[in-house]
Amino acid sequence: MLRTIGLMSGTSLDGVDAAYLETDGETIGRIGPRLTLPYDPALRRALRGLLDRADTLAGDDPELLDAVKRLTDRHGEAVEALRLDADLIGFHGQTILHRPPVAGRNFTPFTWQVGDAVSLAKRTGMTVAHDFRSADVAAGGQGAPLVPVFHRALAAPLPKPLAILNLGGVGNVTWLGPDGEMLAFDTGPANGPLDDWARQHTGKDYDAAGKLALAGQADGAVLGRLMAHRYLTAPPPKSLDRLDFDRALKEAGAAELSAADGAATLCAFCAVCVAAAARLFPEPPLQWLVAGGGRRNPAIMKALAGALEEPVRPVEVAGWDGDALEAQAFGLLAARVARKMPITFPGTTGAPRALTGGRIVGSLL
Ligand SMILES: Nc1ncnc2c1ncn2[C@@H]1O[C@H](COP(=O)(O)OP(=O)(O)OP(=O)(O)O)[C@@H](O)[C@H]1O
Ligand SMILES: CC(=O)N[C@H]1[C@@H]2OC[C@@H](O2)[C@@H](O)[C@@H]1O[C@H](C)C(=O)O
Repeated sequence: MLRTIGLMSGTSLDGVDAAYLETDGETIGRIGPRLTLPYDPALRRALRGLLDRADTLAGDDPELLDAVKRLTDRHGEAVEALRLDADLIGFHGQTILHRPPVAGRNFTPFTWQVGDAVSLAKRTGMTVAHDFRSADVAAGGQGAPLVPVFHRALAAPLPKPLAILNLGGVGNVTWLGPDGEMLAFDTGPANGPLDDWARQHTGKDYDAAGKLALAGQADGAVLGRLMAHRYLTAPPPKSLDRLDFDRALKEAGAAELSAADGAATLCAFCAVCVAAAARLFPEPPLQWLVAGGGRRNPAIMKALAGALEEPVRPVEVAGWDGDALEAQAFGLLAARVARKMPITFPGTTGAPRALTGGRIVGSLL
């Protein structure tokens, strides 16, 4: 078993999650502590600014370099705050742009995670695995989602078929079949547009406990227009950039809704996207286990319960920590990178075959 620390900075831009995990890349040993170090408002704003202009951003842009330094420092602080020795760090970095291949469209796919793996390795004295997505994209895959192989390891003892849903800025689902099959893809927007909406209408970073959404009604007309988006019925593989639905939301007239109705509509749309995802599964799951910050939003959980046929519950019912799964996943993925085991698969990213990926900084194990 390797002693790993996984680090994930998600699309919500709220902070870095760090988690300790012992794993051989295939199975899960001891699960250790986890923590989140939030980003200060200035770093959040800087990262959001980079996301907004990522299409035209140069690699040596001074604001980019400054934000990467601060982001990497915060990751170093997160490792130090765990106060544990590890053999290996899995460092995802921050996605600022994700342009995966789209069927029928001709462009050069690209995915961009920022973070300075060399300085993180120097600071911590540990070996760092990073750049988990680009080899998959170069080979024609989506470069996302990457967590399914971890979900499969974690869910090994549970009855199948099973659906594990992560509701971060973007939603992603892993369907696990009885014989180890994995089908995974991004479902649609989750908390991302809702956070933007809450910030605009309440000045808060998110709609805590779904208070705003629960005070409103989903707007049928706006929801109907959003439901016609072709992403929902497109067959997997598929994945999203954090900002991919912004235009569709504007065109559907979401901006004209009241603060409460807009929030309710965004929660309902998150659930509608998950229900659309379920129609793409080979067979219905026995249950849905929900991870990520969205499971703390009762408006989203209520909308999901209404939209899905099967029981929907937070991953805590399986004894897992729904705030830790992504960081833990990057610990397992780091172990797989170090051991040259595949990290992406035809059923997860649409890779042409099971593919290795990621890069290592520091001494190989
Ligand atoms: N108490 C709460 N009430 C409502 N929403 C919450 C609560 N706690 C967290 N959230 C939502 O969860 C979001 C953070 O979720 P999470 O940390 O899973 O996202 P992420 O890891 O950054 O994103 P991704 O998985 O897309 O990379 C917040 O931005 C907020 O919208
Ligand atoms: C490109 C990118 O960073 N995608 C994230 C994002 O956040 C959720 C969803 O979209 C998922 O596809 C992915 O993260 C997780 C960790 C993954 O790759 O499995």
